[in-house]
Amino acid sequence: MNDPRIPVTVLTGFLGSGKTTLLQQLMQRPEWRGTAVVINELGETGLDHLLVQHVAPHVRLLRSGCLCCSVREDLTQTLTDLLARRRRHELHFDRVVVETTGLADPLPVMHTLTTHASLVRDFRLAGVVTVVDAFNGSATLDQHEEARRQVAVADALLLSKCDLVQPPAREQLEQRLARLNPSAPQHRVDHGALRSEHLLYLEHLDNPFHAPPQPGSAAPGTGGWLLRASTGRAGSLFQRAQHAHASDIQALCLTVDEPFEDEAFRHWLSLLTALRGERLLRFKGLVHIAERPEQPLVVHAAQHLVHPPVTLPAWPDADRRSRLVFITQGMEPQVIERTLHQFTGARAVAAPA
Ligand SMILES: Nc1nc2c(ncn2[C@@H]2O[C@H](COP(=O)(O)OP(=O)(O)OP(=O)(O)O)[C@@H](O)[C@H]2O)c(=O)[nH]1
Repeated sequence: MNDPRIPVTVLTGFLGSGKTTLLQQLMQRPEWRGTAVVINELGETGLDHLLVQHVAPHVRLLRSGCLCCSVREDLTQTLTDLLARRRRHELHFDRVVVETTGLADPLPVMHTLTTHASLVRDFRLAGVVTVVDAFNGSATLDQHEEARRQVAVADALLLSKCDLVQPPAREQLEQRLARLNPSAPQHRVDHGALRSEHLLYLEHLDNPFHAPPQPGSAAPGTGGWLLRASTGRAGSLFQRAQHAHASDIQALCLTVDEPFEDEAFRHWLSLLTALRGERLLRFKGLVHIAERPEQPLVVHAAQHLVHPPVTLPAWPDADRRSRLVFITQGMEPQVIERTLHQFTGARAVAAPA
């Protein structure tokens, strides 16, 4: 493809599906080194950029809300700033990946990238990659319009957490995804790792000749949405999609000064997810554990699923407080703060979300 503009790939997928895990893997590969990463997180206390910055030096965080609703100007500004720094030779990158929040509708982001006058001169939308979590995917598609839209607009679908489900459940989900988006190729991604031919394909998302053959697929999905965006279909969908989030979805960000006892913290989280998992869409935490003060624990949960916590070798920044982020639906934030205090003794401070 002979387009000198900088390709921008939109990486989307529902809360906790594995987007950041994929980014961390991609950024460690030499071919992806020249990538600037823009991460949009819900809530004031962004954590993903801290976890990605050691592998992606050009990482930017969009804090001010959900990319699809309120921070499109932020995205424009961030890309413009990145470009200015590239022109001054302060940064070197030849590709941008924008990771949306798990609740984002990618269409407004695509719309911004394909229509904003100051962006289209220098950037082009290379494609949309949607990660679907095989464990929670079916229930998530049932319950969340955002998840269905993320699948519907994808140029490629990546199925994560296949290790946590039996093949028949995975196949059922694959068939459902194919019905929602017949033209998008589907690939499995294991803890962020993709087979190398699929990696190559992701690198050239905007070039159909790189699409690996898809048995039974009508056509490579690549570029289709870009084309439709420019002919207006995405535009009209975009009009309908604005502010589509359910109003009872909330982000709660807590910081805790005192270290947690490892067992008490894990016990509290396992009870919270067991009893309130369907309302706890997402939890992520960078946790100061009393037993290992120099090595914070990274903890993820999505609905009822708590992932095995990972101990980091060191703190990613100078802040030693625990930072806990919750995305809930129809759940009183007091339940979280009260039970956290009851089970661990912690006094949490809420940051504005
Ligand atoms: N078992 C298993 N766990 C995975 C896989 N991929 C990701 N995870 C885990 O899923 C959890 C959430 O992953 P993230 O990459 O943070 O998900 P995300 O989509 O960036 O989350 P949000 O930004 O909150 O929407 C982490 O604990 C990952 O280690 C996988 O293929 N298998």
